[in-house]
Amino acid sequence: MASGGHSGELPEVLVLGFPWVLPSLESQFSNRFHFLKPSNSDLPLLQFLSSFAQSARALLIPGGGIQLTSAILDCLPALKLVVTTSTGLDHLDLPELRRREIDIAYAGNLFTQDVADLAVGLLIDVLMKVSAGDRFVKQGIWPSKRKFSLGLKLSGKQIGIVGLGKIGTEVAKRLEGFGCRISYNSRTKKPLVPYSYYSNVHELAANCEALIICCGLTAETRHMIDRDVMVALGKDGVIVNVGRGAIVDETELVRRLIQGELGGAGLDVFENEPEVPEELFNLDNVVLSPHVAVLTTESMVGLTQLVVENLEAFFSNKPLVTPFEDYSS
Ligand SMILES: O=CC(=O)O
Repeated sequence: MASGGHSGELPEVLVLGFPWVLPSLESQFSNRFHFLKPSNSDLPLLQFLSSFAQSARALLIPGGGIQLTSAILDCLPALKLVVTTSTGLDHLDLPELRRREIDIAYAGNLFTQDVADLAVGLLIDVLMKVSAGDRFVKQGIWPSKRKFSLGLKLSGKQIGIVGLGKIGTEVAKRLEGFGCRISYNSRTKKPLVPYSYYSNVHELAANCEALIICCGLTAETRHMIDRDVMVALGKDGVIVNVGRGAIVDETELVRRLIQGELGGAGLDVFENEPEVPEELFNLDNVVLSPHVAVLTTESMVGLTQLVVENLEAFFSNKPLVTPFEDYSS
């Protein structure tokens, strides 16, 4: 049976998404907030919202686990705050939220280091065949075959960063430490950055041996890494994606990897998660990871804290801790 009633005078927080991302939120903070969860009800979502969430002023979206449509927003007339736990905001309609004067709090900088670390990890894995070597040993192939195909050096590689925001900048710093030469593509040239700038991702690809995709998904970046960019990168080129799957034309990526028209790929994100093209499963030059770049124990502890701080700030009319303000992206 659905229950949307208030619990005493606690501020009400509607929760839509993947609550497992914040496992300790309810156990630790149900004395501070009343969490209203349609997932506990048998009612269809919109019916639940229209019946029980009319007074909800705050919405929490753990794990970016729902596309926040106008149909949902229409059921939430009192909504003034969306707290989402991700860095990427492609599940939110930013112009629509601004039009409705609904504020956004997000993960801000919380995951930057983890995502940059995984990007470099995936690149090293693809080039130096860590996962492929692991399979070679664990599947008992080593004694019979002995020969393992050659890897590639990371040191000295020309790396192109797509999106030199906070995550891209951290990836660049790490790769500088490995002796890589860095160039980048961004909406604008960064004034104080020593790396070569290409205003066009196609030209960046033509001048690099690997591309690391660190930007967010927007109408402009959807399928930005298309056939032409992959052709420019060349048949030995490597693509690492820690941004969003749909930034890459996945069908084209898979086709080129199977045909040997691309050197390899390290992917933490996919176009239709959790669906991953099975054709990639047997390719040793492809490393797959289930969108886990941000999922470290330490970051999740920080995230719970950040969510609570943002909710407390909102309910006591104080400035949000990590407001999202850059509506231009
Ligand atoms: O993908 C994870 C995030 O956007 O935080």
